[in-house]
Amino acid sequence: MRRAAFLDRDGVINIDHAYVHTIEAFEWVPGVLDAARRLHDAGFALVVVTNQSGIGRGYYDEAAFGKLTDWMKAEFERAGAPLAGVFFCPHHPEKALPQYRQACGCRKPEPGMLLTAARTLGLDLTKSVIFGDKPGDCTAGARAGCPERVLLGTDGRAAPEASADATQTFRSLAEAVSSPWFTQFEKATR
Ligand SMILES: O=P(O)(O)OC[C@@H](O)[C@H]1O[C@@H](OP(=O)(O)O)[C@@H](O)[C@@H](O)[C@@H]1O
Ligand SMILES: [Mg+2]
Ligand SMILES: [Zn+2]
Repeated sequence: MRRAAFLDRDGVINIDHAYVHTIEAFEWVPGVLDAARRLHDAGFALVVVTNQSGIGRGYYDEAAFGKLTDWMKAEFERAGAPLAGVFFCPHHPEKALPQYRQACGCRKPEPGMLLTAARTLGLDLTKSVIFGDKPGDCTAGARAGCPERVLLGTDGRAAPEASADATQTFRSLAEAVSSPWFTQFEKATR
């Protein structure tokens, strides 16, 4: 079973301009594609797990999300860092249109997206890591059984304060994968 690097999208891969849903509004966080290639080269399956309550709220639809995702996947591929999967939660417990309004098991901090990814892609969660910019991303990782949950600064800004479920903090994905921590974790989970 492969080990995975779960990547949050908004704030980690692209600047979180709030509910980004077009290619025009999609601005890469500096260094993220090189960092993703490094993870891929080390043998981690790259899996995006993203809360997309903008769909449930009616700001954009699944087709728009799909179009942006296809483009994003092609860019990762072109950078030598193909994504093994992209999982999204369109729900919100209160602020969504009726068909999307539910307390689901997939909206982070719930672990549903990670568990589905593990089942469908054959991932070893006990050797996996999640990189997110909100404490809830780390909680989802903890609930899924990932031993490392890395809290990054939103949009590559200053490293955040540690939070309960975070095991590491860095400013950005680029900084995380260049650190001694990553070298050690990568070796330990081979
Ligand atoms: O960071 P990921 O999981 O990839 O995606 C988060 C986004 O879907 C949006 O999630 C919203 O939170 P609510 O879903 O409204 O609580 C806000 O944080 C927005 O700024 C953000 O763009
Ligand atoms: Mg985020
Ligand atoms: Zn959901």
